[in-house]
Amino acid sequence: MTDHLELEPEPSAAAVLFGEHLEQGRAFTEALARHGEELGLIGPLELPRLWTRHVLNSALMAPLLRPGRVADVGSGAGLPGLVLAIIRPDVSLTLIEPMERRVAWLERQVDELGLSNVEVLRARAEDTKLNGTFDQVTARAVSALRTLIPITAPLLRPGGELVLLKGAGVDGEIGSAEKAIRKYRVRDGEVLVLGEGVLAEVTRVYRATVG
Ligand SMILES: C[S@@+](CC[C@H](N)C(=O)[O-])C[C@H]1O[C@@H](n2cnc3c(N)ncnc32)[C@H](O)[C@@H]1O
Repeated sequence: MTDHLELEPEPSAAAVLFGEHLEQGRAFTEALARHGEELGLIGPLELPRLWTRHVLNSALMAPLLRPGRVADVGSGAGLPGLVLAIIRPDVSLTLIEPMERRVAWLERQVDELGLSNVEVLRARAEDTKLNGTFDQVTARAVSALRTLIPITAPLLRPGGELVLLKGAGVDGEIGSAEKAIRKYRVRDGEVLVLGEGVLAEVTRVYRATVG
C-alpha cells in the first residue's frame, strides 16, 4: 500500500544515487510499494524499508557497471536490474527470471518506466543459451556463491566480470565456494564495501573476473 511506503529517509542519498533519474526511481519504488506485496515480490515487513534496504542498496552497484551488455540473474522485483537500467541508460540490461508472474511484472515496469535498454528473458540462468555473451553479470539475493558462481560465470565472455551483491557473511561464502571458483576460472575476487557515509547500512559486493 502506498501509505506504507517509507519516506525517502535520506533524500540526498536517493538524489545522489539516482541523479537525473530520480523521478524514474521514485516511480519504480512507488509501483513496488503499491503492488509488490500482492504480487509476492516483496514481504510486508520490507515495505517500511523499501528505499534503503532494497532500492538504494541496489543503486549502489550502478557505478560498477561498464557500458556494454549486463545480465541480471534472478531479477525478481527488478532488484537490482531495473534500478540499474534506470540509472545507467548506457548499459544494456538482460533480466533473467524464470517465474512467469515476476516476468510479467518486469515487462510491465519496463513499459511504464519507458526503458529502452532492457530485455526480459523468462528462463533459468543455466538454460538461457546465452553462455559467453555478457560483459558483466549481477545478482542479488539469489543464492550463496557456491551455487551462484556455477550459474552466473558461464554467461560471461572471457574476461567478463561477476558483480554480486552479498551480505555480511560474504567472506564465509567465498571460503565455501573455493571449488567453484577454481572450476569456473574465477580470479582477482575482491569484496567491495559500498555506501559508507551514504546509507546507514553498508552493502557488500563480490567482484571478480572470469576466464
Ligand atoms: C529471493 S529472490 C531475489 C529477487 C531479487 N534479485 C531481489 O533482490 O529482490 C530470488 C530470485 O531468483 C530467481 N531464481 C532462482 N533460481 C534462478 C535461476 N537458476 N536462474 C534465474 N533466476 C533464478 C527466483 O525466481 C527469484 O525471483
